[in-house]
Amino acid sequence: MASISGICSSSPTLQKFQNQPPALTNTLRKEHVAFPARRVDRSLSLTTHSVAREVPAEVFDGAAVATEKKGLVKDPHALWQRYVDLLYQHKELGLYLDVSRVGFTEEFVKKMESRFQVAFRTMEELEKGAIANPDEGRMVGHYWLRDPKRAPTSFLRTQIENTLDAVSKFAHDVVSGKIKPPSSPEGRFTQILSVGIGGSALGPQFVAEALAPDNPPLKIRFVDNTDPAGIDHQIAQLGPELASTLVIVISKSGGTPETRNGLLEVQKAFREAGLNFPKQGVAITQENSLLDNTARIEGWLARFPMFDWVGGRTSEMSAVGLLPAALQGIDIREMLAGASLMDEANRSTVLRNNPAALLALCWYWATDGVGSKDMVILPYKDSLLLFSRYLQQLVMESLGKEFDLDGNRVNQGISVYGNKGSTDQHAYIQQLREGVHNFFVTFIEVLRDRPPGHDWELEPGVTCGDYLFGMLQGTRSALYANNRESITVTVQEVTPRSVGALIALYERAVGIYASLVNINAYHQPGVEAGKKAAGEVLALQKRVLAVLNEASCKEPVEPLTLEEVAERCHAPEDIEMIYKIIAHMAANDRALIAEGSCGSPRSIKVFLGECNIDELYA
Ligand SMILES: O=P(O)(O)OC[C@H]1O[C@H](O)[C@H](O)[C@@H](O)[C@@H]1O
Repeated sequence: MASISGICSSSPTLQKFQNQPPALTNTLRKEHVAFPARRVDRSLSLTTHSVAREVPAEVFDGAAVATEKKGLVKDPHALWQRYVDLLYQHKELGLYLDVSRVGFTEEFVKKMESRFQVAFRTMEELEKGAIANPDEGRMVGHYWLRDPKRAPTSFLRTQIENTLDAVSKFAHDVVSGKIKPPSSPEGRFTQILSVGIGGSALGPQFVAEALAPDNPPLKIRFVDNTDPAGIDHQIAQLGPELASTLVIVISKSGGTPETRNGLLEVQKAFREAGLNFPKQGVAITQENSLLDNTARIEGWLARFPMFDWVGGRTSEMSAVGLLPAALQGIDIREMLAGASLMDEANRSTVLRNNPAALLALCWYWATDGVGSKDMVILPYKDSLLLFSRYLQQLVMESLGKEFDLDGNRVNQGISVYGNKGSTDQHAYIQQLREGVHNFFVTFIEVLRDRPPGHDWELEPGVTCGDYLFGMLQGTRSALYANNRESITVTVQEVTPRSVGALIALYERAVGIYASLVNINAYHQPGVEAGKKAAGEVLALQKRVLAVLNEASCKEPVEPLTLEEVAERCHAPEDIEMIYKIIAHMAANDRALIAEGSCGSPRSIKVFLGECNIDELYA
């Protein structure tokens, strides 16, 4: 068995805890012990041979690597050895990755080695500017955002650097009051209203929840849907502070319907409050998009570019995430630094030294490379509450694809859900512990419970944080005892640097995993289909309204049956959708159900209220 070299065992403190995992030892000693970031000569070792070997130009058959699942290691001593042997530690970030509770075998790792080498080379080409998103003919450049010199051209490098400088300067000028709203009692901006959806919301939401200080210079809230009641709620909560609200409208495409609706609703609220929206509006979008042109023509306060080589779900390190974060007083340079350090670690072509590759290895093993199990994300830290929701888009929109790169129908993906611990132990962890075994867990552990000097023992020798720690460890052990596998990602505390590193870790793991299963992680064809279908429903609604309006303008008013409406819309096959459209309109007082025709949908007769065709198409 390997010896653990590098941990000095002279200090009595250490000897007492000789067998403690390095993380605990480091914490106990309150200093970084020279724990070997890389170990050599291990018995249970992941494949460590160099990349010098020419990687076979393998054509993937897309099938999972056939590996029978042996029983999990249960002997405590063997498990401890597995833990130590497999523990990945990024000393500078203080980030550890424990994959010992995932049962992959050395045989499996050896089988996967050549695929990983191809994945590493694919990622290297991607970072050099290859068209890594072939379906849309685009480069994939989110890694360049935190290391601009890696961008393939000086033009792109300059764009990245200039945008970062512009974001930093604008945020500084707003927070300092140099840029202020035209008419607000506070004399400065105090609120941010972010209007965006998907990747134009989830990253900023996750980071705000994780990193915003208790009293940020500007407090952020989100309109991330086309729910009128939700929009009304946000505007009502702003109240008179609408006058000191900076509205940031985020849309890479500049044409997403939900975002456009949110903008129109917010602009209506500004008009009704007698406020001048353009003086409080900021747009973050691709240059010359509909949104960009609107903001330019209307003279909005500021516009920041999004780039076609940054996907929505990987845009947190672009102006999309950096501007809202900076306005909340979050150190965006530290976020970028954490991501950059993690990126560098993930460029290793030695699997066991590459944390993103280790994650991808675990995902492939646990889900047989076909998504056979769900990924449960369990941060034991309130501030990381939205990490699972952020990863839902990053993982599922990247991996959830019908076809692979060779055109085979694979229906790939890994489902993601989660919330936070220990809260979820009082919700669904009962099923995880004993129920259907259709998942693997990723614990996110944060070692620092409270800032130094703020801890408090609620009973002798025990703090609240000890309970949280104990609940995590207890749940991890209880799941493993029942053969439920888990990964643990440990950070010292939640900081801009560790959050940046976590984002980078998962962005890269998704990219590597996509290579392993031979799919394009960077497009989202299914979303376009959904947008198209929604458009068809709205088009049908307009036809229904026209038919009802015409019938309602007759004297006497002529209530129509559903069949008559469908016939007059020339859409008899859409009668059910027509019924649903009418039911929704009636619930909102925009259509009237004739007396006595309630009950079965077959019986209703409907006509319009007091409205004419001009209002319909105003
Ligand atoms: O930023 P936008 O262009 O408005 O797009 C917002 C979202 O729209 C779609 O749902 C895409 O699939 C997402 O990846 C994107 O984040």
